[in-house]
Amino acid sequence: MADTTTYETPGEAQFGDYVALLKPRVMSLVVFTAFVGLIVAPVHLHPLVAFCSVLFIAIGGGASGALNMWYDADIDAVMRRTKGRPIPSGRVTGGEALGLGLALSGISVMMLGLSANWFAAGFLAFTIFFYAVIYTMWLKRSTPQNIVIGGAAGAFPPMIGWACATGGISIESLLMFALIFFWTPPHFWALALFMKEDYHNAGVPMLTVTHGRQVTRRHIFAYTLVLAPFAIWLGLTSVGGPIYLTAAVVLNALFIWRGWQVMRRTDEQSYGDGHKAEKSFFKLSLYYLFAHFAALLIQHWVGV
Ligand code: HEM
Ligand SMILES: CC(C)=CCC/C(C)=C/CC/C(C)=C/COP(=O)(O)OP(=O)(O)O
Repeated sequence: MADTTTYETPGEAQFGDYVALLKPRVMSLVVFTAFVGLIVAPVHLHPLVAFCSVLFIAIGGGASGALNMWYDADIDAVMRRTKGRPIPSGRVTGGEALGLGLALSGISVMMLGLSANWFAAGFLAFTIFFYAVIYTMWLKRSTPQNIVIGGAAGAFPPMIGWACATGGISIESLLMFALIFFWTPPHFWALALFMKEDYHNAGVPMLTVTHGRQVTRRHIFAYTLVLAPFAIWLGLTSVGGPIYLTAAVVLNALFIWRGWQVMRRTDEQSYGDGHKAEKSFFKLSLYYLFAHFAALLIQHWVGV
């Protein structure tokens, strides 16, 4: 919650600290999915309009990251993974992050409306609102289903990309949404398996904290099973084809198999080897999503 905690001695803010507020590493994959949604859509945009659209989605995504860091500064100050962030480390004030987040949100939405269309701009505004308010301010601190519902925010970007090109929604864009939506729980809970103490100390009701690791492991595996049909179904629509389908079948078989292995592990095994399988499953989740969207892109460009 913003911002009553005492943080470390303030240091000088550098440009990199303001960039860090935008969560650039996470947002790179978010923006890539938006880019693919825009490119595979059946309407061909002028390259300049396409470039501007992706740029403003990226700025909007970054803005939502800054709002998240503003509100979550108290939690971030407690967790090992996040205590070096610009606000808890005292280099940037909460007010600066809030100001940057609000300013970039306004600019990105307005500019997307002017350069693409107002439907896409409204969608971007809703996504920023969903991540900053629904997920960060409400769900994250109140329910172990926080990331299941909140994951919708991260799943909207390819739909925004598609909307930039077409001005609307389609079965293809809904399936891209479903792919990310059902991918988010295994992606995040794998991380939570080896960060449980952090969330516990910060009082965040992640599934690992409220229901334990074994329940979380079963949930991860269940979601890999739910996810696969949507990934394959996407390949049977107008944006799919043999390249995408081959990639999807291989990636989902691998994801299910590795999810099964994670589920079969005990806490003793996990602590015994430093959460090796859980860490590698988290890494695989990143490749999994990137590879699906890269396959869509290749499918689109090769066109077989
Ligand atoms: C509510 C949904 C999500 C939650 C709770 C979540 C949670 C997390 C967390 C806590 C991390 C570690 C971040 C760090 O230390 O910087 C992470 C890493 C990452 N996430 Fe997610 N994530 C979600 C959705 C997404 C989505 C939708 C994408 C992209 C489409 C994504 C892409 C990434 C990437 C690329 C990383 C690795 C960043 C790095 O290399 O440091 N995440 N995620
Ligand atoms: C275009 C647009 C507005 C995109 C938004 C995309 C979006 C919602 C991405 C979610 C990614 C993310 C880092 C969740 C982290 O959860 P957390 O905030 O609990 O993680 P933390 O503990 O690292 O802060």
